[in-house]
Amino acid sequence: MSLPGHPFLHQRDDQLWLEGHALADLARQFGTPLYAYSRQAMRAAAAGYQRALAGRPHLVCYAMKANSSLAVLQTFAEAGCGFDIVSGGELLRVLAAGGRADRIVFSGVGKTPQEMRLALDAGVRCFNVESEPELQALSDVASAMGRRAPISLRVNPDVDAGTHPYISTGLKGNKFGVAHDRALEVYRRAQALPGIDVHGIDCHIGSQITSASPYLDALDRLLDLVESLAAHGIDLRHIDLGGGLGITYTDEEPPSAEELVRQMLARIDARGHGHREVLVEPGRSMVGNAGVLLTQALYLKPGESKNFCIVDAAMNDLMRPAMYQAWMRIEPCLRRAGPTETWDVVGPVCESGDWLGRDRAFAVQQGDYLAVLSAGAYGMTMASNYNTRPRAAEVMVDGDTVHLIRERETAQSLFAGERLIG
Ligand SMILES: Cc1ncc(COP(=O)(O)O)c(C=O)c1O
Ligand SMILES: N[C@@H](CCCC[NH3+])C(=O)O
Repeated sequence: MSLPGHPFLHQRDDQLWLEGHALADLARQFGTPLYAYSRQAMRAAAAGYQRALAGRPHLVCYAMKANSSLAVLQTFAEAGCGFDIVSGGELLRVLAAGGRADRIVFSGVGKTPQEMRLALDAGVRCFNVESEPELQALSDVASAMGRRAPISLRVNPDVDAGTHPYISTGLKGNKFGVAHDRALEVYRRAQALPGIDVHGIDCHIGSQITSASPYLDALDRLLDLVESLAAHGIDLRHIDLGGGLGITYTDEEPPSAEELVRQMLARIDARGHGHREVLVEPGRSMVGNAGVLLTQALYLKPGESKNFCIVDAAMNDLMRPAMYQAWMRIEPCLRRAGPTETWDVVGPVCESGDWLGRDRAFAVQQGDYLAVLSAGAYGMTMASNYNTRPRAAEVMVDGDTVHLIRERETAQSLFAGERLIG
């Protein structure tokens, strides 16, 4: 039986299985902490977006900040996806994974001139420009190279996506995008700049959004602008709807990608914009529930007010609980019979904020393996080396095969670039 919201994760014979692989076996074979991903889950996620957009010009630009491991990027490149990037480093990763530059959109509020040159040289599809000074800087860089940079303006629609304040991005008080009220003027300025070619418009209102309504509100505001721009002779080729669709961590029931995109396309068509190319930038919904973080219970420490299950994964491996108080489901890889107790699942890092889950009920013994679910997005990409902890290894299962896609770091490699003085 698959777990709700996790079509590629099954509970069978008291064990958890990813595609056909027992998670406990993966943990034993490759060691812990270990990220394990399902390639079929990623392919299915890409196919969902592509099906919804089929029959019209479109591009699914996977927001690689969610998970930028080369084999993950390779999987999406092979599925025909483009990429949403936010740094020169991400650009180099896409190219190393075999992704096409002409399918890349470059977002982010602080692109440096060096990153702009790199992206222009590579031939990215579009720069999603987030401010007026950035527009000027991009025009200057492109002109100096004898080029024109293709751009879209990221418009801040001032819509509340109803998500965690740290991951809301489409409100006036957020640092992202050009204010809706200024957009028309900024587009007119962009038209006049020598190094700029106006291509489209984009918006991205936040992350882990679980209903369609904020998307439709933002889309309406975007289409109002597209229409005013057309009235001023600026005819945009594409509309980029951003990303942000949520996944099931606990009991959320977000619309499927297909359902969400269909609703948005219906609005686009109804307002007479069906001829324009549609781009989307999903991250979490492409990879979140394709991955788990496997960890081993090192020590059990029952206490007066709390029981601690100390595991070998920590906040440096998975930041989301410590950073956003995010609730992530934790399950034993092999379910034990017997009484359950309530545990705080904590890591070895020297911070009280170093926990993966609080007040979780299960039966566990020292040495058991646990799986933190929904860890495919914003897990490995946000991992750090705090406490000089090497980052975890990663495996990708694909049918019968298990690929080791990233080796565990060694502690020595972490300080290899440092120098003693004198
Ligand atoms: C510009 C942009 N596009 C796409 C995404 C992907 O968001 P999500 O992972 O929530 O789909 C983000 C991150 O929130 C973003 O900042
Ligand atoms: N890192 C966040 C999402 C950030 C989205 C990036 N714009 C999370 O784990 O939920």
